[in-house]
Amino acid sequence: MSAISIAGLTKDYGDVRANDDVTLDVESGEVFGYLGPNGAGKTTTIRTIMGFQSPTSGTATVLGADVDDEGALVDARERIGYLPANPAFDDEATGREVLDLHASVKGDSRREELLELFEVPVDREIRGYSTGQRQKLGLVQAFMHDPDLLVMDEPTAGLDPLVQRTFNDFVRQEKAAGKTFFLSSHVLSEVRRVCDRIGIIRDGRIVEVASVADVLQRAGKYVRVRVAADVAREDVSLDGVHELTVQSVDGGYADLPMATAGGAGEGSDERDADATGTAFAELTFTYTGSFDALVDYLDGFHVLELDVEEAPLERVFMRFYDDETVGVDTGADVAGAGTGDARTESTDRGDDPMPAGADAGHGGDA
Ligand SMILES: Nc1ncnc2c1ncn2[C@@H]1O[C@H](COP(=O)(O)OP(=O)(O)OP(=O)(O)O)[C@@H](O)[C@H]1O
Repeated sequence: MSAISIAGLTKDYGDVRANDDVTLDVESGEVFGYLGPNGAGKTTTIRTIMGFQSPTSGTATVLGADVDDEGALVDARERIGYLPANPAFDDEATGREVLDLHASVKGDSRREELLELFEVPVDREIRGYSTGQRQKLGLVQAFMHDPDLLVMDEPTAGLDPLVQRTFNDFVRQEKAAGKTFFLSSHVLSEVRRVCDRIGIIRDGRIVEVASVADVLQRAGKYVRVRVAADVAREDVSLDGVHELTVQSVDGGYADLPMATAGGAGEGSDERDADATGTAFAELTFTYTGSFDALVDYLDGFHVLELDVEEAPLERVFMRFYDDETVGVDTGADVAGAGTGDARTESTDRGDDPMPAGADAGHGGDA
């Protein structure tokens, strides 16, 4: 059963279309990440499904309640924990007073456990709270009546890394207990740790809904291989290679930054090759093919070094966020890295499985 069901939701603020035909379902028991850049429309969707504003058109139900049916929604809200973006509290109240008020309306069966977990200075006036303390008070308030569904607008904003980890662990624990989450965020690398699926919104429209596992699989691996050969880009023929960058270096291998990383010992082939002026090439690419095929392909080379890593998810994310640039890799992290006559050739082979769009460059963090 869907905990949240949104169909054709459109919301206009005057001339601004903040949500445009948004359709998505959040299944009971899943953690769903709602991602998008600033101004994409995340808060608009969240405020609409919470019943704080009416859609211009379209429908939504939350825990079976139609968001246009105020009576049904009031009952549903008893089972929802809500954290707004930048939670606002009465500055003159203490944290305890805020929680007491919330308890009188919805209950507080988990207050003590949550206060221990998130360490909020509840006896202090909120005007003296730091940003992170306000956020933690908002989290305690959202969870303390033990709701079935959590709707949270950027729950980790303002939290330090330790508290973020506490929050993520808690989300996993609550999911295991059957809770459902709808979390918004800007940062894919953050929500991937806890989410089952993600929906990406841009300019008010949903551009992707996929499982995190699927996105990871489509992201492929980031491969960097150094071989004792002069390789031209057009020589590289292997299915599943994307955003290929080739750097050829005539000799001077021992001076290159990777030379010490791959175990090139004294008197090794590599140093011998260097001494004889043999050319080397460093290839970097995103790889979505099978490892067997990669190993077979590399068997045709004298491989000096090989790194295979998970492709940074932020690269995938940027393709959805930013359609200004086409999928051409600048190779900026490779070009000019070595000494000697370095030449870099870079291209996308055009068979990228991801949507057309930007490639943020290797290892780029959004
Ligand atoms: N009350 C409002 N009146 C007019 N325009 C609004 C209002 N609320 C939001 N907007 C506009 O609607 C669009 C979507 O805003 P929204 O707050 O939903 O985005 P968001 O994805 O939550 O952004 P952020 O990540 O920056 O919080 C933006 O262009 C915003 O300026």
